[in-house]
Amino acid sequence: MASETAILPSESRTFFNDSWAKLLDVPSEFVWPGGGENRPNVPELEVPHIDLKAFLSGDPQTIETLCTQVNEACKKHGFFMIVNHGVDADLVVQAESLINEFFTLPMEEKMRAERVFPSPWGYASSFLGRFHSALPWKETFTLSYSAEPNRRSIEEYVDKVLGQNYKRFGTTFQEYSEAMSNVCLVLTELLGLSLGVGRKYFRDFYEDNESLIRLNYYPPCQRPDLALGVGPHCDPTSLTILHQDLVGGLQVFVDDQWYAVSPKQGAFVVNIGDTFTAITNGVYNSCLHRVVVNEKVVRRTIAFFLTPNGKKVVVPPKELITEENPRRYPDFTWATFLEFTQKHYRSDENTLEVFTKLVEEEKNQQELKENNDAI
Ligand SMILES: C=C1C[C@]23C[C@H]1CC[C@H]2[C@]1(C)CCC[C@@](C)(C(=O)O)[C@H]1[C@@H]3C(=O)O
Ligand SMILES: O=C(O)CCC(=O)C(=O)O
Ligand SMILES: [Fe+2]
Repeated sequence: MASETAILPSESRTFFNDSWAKLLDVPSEFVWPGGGENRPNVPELEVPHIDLKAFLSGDPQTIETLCTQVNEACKKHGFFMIVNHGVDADLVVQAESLINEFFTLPMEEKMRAERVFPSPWGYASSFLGRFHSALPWKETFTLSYSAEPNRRSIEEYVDKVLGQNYKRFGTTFQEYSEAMSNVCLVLTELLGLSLGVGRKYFRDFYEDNESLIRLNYYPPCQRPDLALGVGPHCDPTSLTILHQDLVGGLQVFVDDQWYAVSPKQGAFVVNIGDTFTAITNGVYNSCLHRVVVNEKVVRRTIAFFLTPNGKKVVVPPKELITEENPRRYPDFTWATFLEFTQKHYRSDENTLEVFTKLVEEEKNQQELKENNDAI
């Protein structure tokens, strides 16, 4: 589905200023293809629960077992859960309650942090002004995290756009993101070992990550068979660590069927993104997933998207480029891939393939030009 950038019809803007709950039906902009199916009742996806404390214990047998579990999951669907991750439970409770505090503010207050397209940061309500059909039934607030020492980019941004009254908001999501970045770096070591490339390759690549954190707010919807919180997509990013409240709604498409990944108190969901597919030369796969909504309650989630420093070139370790599995994706930077998803293409299940073709075409054009210039 190519992105459409037409500005919403003026009446749609009025719609967004209404409270979602008053809507007794779903405006056509929010109806997704394939609507009407019985979305919520799908089977549970069996995913391994990876104990990070056990991984950090260093016991070789434990590590080998965890690597086998991760390898199997990431080759099949790219989803697993992590438990005993060490993230302070109070910080998670605080972060989740702040989602409610922010998204229940009056629209004019939220619009003070409006996401100005094509920047990915800020508050957005169904991508006002970005797409005009198959709109997601959600509001989001996306923030940029930098692992650069002594940078407190989230606090700085929140202070700049929302001011001193939001200090707790800025500090909480700064600390939450730091905790997520640290968990991601542990995961990069586990993923490296599970692929037989050692702890360092991926860890070094993501050490100075510049990641995204996104607060998702999914209001109740009177027609959960027609609308979707997020449409079917693969995350273009590297790794996603998802905190979800206890409502449920995340679904993953495996073996031609939708499966639920239900919330588990104290656990985070982890999934592989397109950029990690590329850096593993397609050995691990990002997986199609979506979010279904419900008629009764708000659902709130926090997605931390690990993404590398935008200037670094995504190249798989040499061990993963073999005769049986030659290089599958071109060199690219995350900055280029992010721009592609923000300006040219609405992320779906084909984002990486379409982006790869574009990069290769541009490379061929460049080579042709250089050859002509050389004549
Ligand atoms: C780099 C990103 C683009 C999106 C936010 C992050 C990672 C996930 C992407 C997204 C959620 C995938 C589904 C479509 C999308 C447009 C959305 O529904 O929000 C995507 C995000 C985006 O482009 O803003
Ligand atoms: O909120 C969720 O459950 C998942 C959201 C998601 O997939 C995304 O934002 O990429
Ligand atoms: Fe996603």
